[in-house]
Amino acid sequence: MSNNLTASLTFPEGHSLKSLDFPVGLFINNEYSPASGGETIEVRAPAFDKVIAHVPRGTAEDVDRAVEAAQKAYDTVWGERCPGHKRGKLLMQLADLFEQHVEQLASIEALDNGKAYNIAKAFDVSEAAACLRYYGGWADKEHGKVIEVDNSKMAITKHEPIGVIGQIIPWNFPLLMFAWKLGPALACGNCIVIKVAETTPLSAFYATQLIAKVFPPGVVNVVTGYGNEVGAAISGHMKILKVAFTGSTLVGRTIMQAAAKSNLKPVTLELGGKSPNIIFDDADMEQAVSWSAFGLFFNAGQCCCAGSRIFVQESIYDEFLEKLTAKVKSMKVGQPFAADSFVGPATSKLQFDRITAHIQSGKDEGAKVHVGGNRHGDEGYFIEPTIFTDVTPNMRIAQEEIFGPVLVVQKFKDESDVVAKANDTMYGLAAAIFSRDISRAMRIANSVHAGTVWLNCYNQLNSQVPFGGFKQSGIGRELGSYALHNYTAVKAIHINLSQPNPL
Ligand SMILES: NC(=O)C1=CN([C@@H]2O[C@H](COP(=O)(O)OP(=O)(O)OC[C@H]3O[C@@H](n4cnc5c(N)ncnc54)[C@H](O)[C@@H]3O)[C@@H](O)[C@H]2O)C=CC1
Ligand code: BAL
Repeated sequence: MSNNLTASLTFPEGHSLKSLDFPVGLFINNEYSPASGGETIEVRAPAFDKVIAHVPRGTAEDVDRAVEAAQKAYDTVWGERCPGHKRGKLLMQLADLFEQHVEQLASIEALDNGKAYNIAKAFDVSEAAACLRYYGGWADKEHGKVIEVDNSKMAITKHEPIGVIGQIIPWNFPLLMFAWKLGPALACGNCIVIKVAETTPLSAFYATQLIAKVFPPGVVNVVTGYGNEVGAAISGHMKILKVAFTGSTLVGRTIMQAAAKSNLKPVTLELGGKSPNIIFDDADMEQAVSWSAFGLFFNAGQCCCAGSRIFVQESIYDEFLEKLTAKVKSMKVGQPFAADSFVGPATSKLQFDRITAHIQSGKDEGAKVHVGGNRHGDEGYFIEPTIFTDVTPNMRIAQEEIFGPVLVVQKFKDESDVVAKANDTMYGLAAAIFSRDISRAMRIANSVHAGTVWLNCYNQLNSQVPFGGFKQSGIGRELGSYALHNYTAVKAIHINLSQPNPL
């Protein structure tokens, strides 16, 4: 047990930052405090398997305290009391601060999550800033309509903030998911109680210092802790009026149940996937190979939209597989602070065990390990980039989300064959199609069950473009103007101009 509220990180020799100290207490009312139970959770660096910090193990009581702070801010300084243009300005200030602190934030992300520092800098932090800035732009543009019913009556709609919002995020893109949640909720005038993942809480804690420079106390509150404690307290809270979650389909279901059993709060869920990546025989081969490797091995396969099932048309299967194999073997698996690393470790021991269990199931069920299939090195939670072939659709590796550097490559005959195969999962998050024939690519795009379809590319996520799943991949959309609908309550006001009283 420890009540020390500071993280003191040291970075490997040769890195531009030597060390970093910052607060890690529960962030409530722009102040830091220990958990009410006084307990902490160990945070480990997955590339080195070392304890790097301790953060508070929050409780339901701490969530109550955070909700109270958020409600007070909502009733006094935020919501409709703070005009949209001012909320937008503050979001843009936070975006600027993220950019000014890119080195610190990316270094923390690399140590805490294990992803390559260079990628964290160029992608995670810069996209997080871009997302906050994008929603800063929306803050004074989200408004209702005038509805002219007839000459005697009109109505207006107002898009009001909802109030206190609960948010729960995972560990694969810790800072980026933080920004995806904060941006639209704050732009619309809500106050937030957010739980960051217990395995990767540090970049959000660093960011709280920046939040405290910009936002009034209570507008954003960060409570760390376990899912079945803090997460459950958020999703079942009677005064939290909406909950947004990113994570597993299993937990998404639990959150919906908790919301239904408490105050029927609306729920948005961004869940798992088993996304098909379809390569037709007329595709640009080099491009298809390169995007496909990126589509799965980016972030060590720990992406909800990872292209984990590749379907290759029979006539080009051998050539594609040979080129993909060479590409995958050329990717550097390594420490996050090495300049050329691309594939990092699994983010936790638990995730490492889950991935290796999936690899074992593939072997046991008779699939062929074409590349990899083992642990990489003996320090940290690295796994060799792995390709399975000779896979049948009923195998676990073809159906279940692995969330690691494990790819399944299968053949297909023609359009109808591949559409049936692509849609044969409970998920519907993303899909990609590689073809030079735009008519064919669009036919398939219209037929796959997926919330996002990429044509001749993969893993493109932009703040302006909505993202979310069909089927058991989720409910609602994040990003773009669509995300604003999650965070506003529409009020219709009827105005009588000359309509006579009916009695
Ligand atoms: N859609 C996505 O981006 C993600 C999907 N996943 C999928 O989930 C699998 C399991 O990973 P986990 O970390 O165990 O995911 P998870 O769904 O358990 O964790 C995500 C977040 O939910 C919280 N949580 C856990 N139990 C909860 C509960 N009962 N009530 C409220 N919140 C709760 C966690 O503390 C964390 O903050 C992965 O292998 C992957 O398939 C995981 C992370 C992100
Ligand atoms: N959860 C959104 C981004 C991703 O996991 O790919």
